[in-house]
Parts: sequence; structure tokens; C-alpha cells
Amino acid sequence: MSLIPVTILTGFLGSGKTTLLKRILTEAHGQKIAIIENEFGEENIDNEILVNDTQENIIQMNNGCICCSIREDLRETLQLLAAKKRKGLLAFDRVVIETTGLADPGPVAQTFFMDEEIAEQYLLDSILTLVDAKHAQTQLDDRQEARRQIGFADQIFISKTDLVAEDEVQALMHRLRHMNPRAPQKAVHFGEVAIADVFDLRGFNLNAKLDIDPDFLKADEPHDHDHHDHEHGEHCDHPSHAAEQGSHHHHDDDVKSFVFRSDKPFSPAKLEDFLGAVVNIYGPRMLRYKGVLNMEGTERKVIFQGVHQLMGSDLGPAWAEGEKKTSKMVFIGIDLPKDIFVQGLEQCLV
Ligand SMILES: Nc1nc2c(ncn2[C@@H]2O[C@H](COP(=O)(O)OP(=O)(O)OP(=O)(O)O)[C@@H](O)[C@H]2O)c(=O)[nH]1
Repeated sequence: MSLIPVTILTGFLGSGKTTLLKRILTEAHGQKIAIIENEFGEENIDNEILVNDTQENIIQMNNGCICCSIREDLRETLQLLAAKKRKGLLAFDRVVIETTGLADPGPVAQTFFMDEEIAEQYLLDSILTLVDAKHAQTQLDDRQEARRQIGFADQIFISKTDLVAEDEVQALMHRLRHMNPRAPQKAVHFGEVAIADVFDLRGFNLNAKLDIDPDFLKADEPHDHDHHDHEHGEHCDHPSHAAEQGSHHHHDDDVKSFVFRSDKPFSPAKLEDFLGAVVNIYGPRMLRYKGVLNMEGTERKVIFQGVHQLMGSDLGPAWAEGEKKTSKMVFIGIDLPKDIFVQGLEQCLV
């Protein structure tokens, strides 16, 4: 049986991974894609953003990060998918794994080499890395995960070039080329790419990856499956465990997330004022925020999201018959004062 190609889609928080994926899914290409989604924070907001009426299979893995705490779950999910395909229970041609914005793609890629059963069934086609032209320079300065994502890329897509001047794009491309001379770079506008630029790149080159990470094929301790459970308790406190209390990701202890939920509708004007004010103050520390909102004056869901000071919203699908109109918002940032956010948001409810 031929091997199932796998694409790892990575890129820092808010870099445009879901936008690109959505675009790929809506493009008529006649391929069936199984998607493994790993989000930071336990809310499935990306599911609301991704098209739901396609034939694609979307599997959410939100109780941890696939590059560490739930790597074993990733392995099991891949096994299960392959078994279902073999038995004719599920039809798909390829798998796309969308990592969280804070994931190190290295350990995810490792799964396809270290694990014999997985290696017998899957072929890692390539690692695609999205880079946010507006925020990448700071992200690369500040965050090790962002640098690793560039290092591991087989193909780099630069999003949001519409938000910056051409010379800034050029400077970014120059920097990325220094970090990873092998990966071709391409600007993408809201995920607009040709399927040929995304699939069957056969970009994954083990030797090149060993240059970046000489220990690539060693079962390094924190990522070792067997040690998982207690490693976890000692070193990390992932969103799944403590999203409500302000959790953090073990890659970077200062990155925390919290969730706000309410069944009452938001007043659009109040919410806009409040968010405008908080991004002014905390924007530089607000790495990523998104939500599905129940907004006064519309029967449709409002999908709201942002990165640092830049935020936007869209009308999503209508609330389904009988569906509880609960607003959910996730904030991921550095030392964000959860109480101020929660109290402020409560004040914006009708
Ligand atoms: N201006 C502009 N905005 C973009 C572009 N691509 C994506 N965006 C916006 O950037 C925001 C983040 O995009 P997503 O696709 O959700 O990013 P992501 O990488 O999936 O985010 P996380 O998984 O939450 O880290 C959304 O508001 C998108 O509409 C682009 O080319 N230009």
C-alpha cells in the first residue's frame, strides 16, 4: 500500500495557518484531506472558522500540545486514521497537521521517523511555515519557537504583506533566507496559494533537518512518550489542565492563556470600546486572541480575532436551532491581567 503523505502546517500564533487551510479546503482539488488540528487553549474556535460543510475530516486535539504533552495522542490518532483508511471506513488521500502557534515542529516531524509503525504507513511530505509579515521581526527576536519554525520549514509562506511596506517585506525575506537558505519563500494574501505549492513538495529532507538539530532522531527526554505523565505534572501546566486559571505552556512559562465565557449577548459598542482600550495598553503582550461571540443585533455568530494591536471580526454562520448562544473568547499573552479582562468584558454584556 502506498504511504499516506503528511503535511505539517506551522507558524507562530496568528500567522495565518487556519486561513491557509481554509483556502486549501475550499479550493476544488478533488482530494480528500484529513486534518489534525492542535490548538493552544481548549476552545475549538478554529473549527468555527474552518468550513464545516466539506467532506474533510477534522480531528481536534486540544488537550495539550502535539509537540510534547500529547505526542502519544498524535501517534494514536495517526494509527487510527490509517487503520480506518485500510478498512475502508474512512476515505482520505492525505493528512494535514496544523500545529499550535507555539509548537516546535521538530518533535512532530520526528514522529514520522522514530516510530516504526507510523513510518510504515506515512510519508512526511513537507513542513510549511507561515510567517506574519507584520509581526515576524519581533516574534523572531523574542521567541525561540518562531525561530525553530523557520529552521524546520521546507516552504515558507509570508502572510499579511498587505499590511507592511515593500522594503519591510524584503528585509524580512532577507532575514528568513539567512535563517533557512533552503526553503523557498512566497508571499500569500489571505492564504491564496496554488495546491501545487502546498502538496507533494517532497520537501522533507532528513539530512537538512539534522543540520538544524543534530539530536533530531534521538528520543530526547521531555518528548519521550513513556515519561509523559509525570514529566507533564512537573514541567508543564498546559491549557487543557488549567485554561481557566491562567495556564502556561511549558515551552515558555511566561505565555499564558485564559478563556472568557458568557451566555449573555455582548453590546457591540461597549465591546469595541473596551477592546480598543485594552489593545492600546496590553497589545504588545497580547500574542493572540480569538472568539466566537453572541452579539446583540445579529442572529449570526461573530468571529472575532486579533494579534497584538490588530483585531478584526467577521460574521460567521447563524447559531444553530437549539444551540446555546455562548460566547467564548481565548486570550493568549504574556502576563495579561486576567481579572481586568474578565471584569471589563462582563461590563460589555447587555
Ligand atoms: N491583512 C491580512 N490578514 C491576514 C492574512 N492572512 C491571515 N490574516 C488574518 O490574520 C488573522 C489570523 O489568521 P489565522 O489564519 O487564524 O492564523 P493562525 O495561524 O491559524 O492562528 P492561531 O492558530 O490562532 O495561532 C485572521 O484575522 C486572518 O484573517 C493576510 O494575508 N493579510
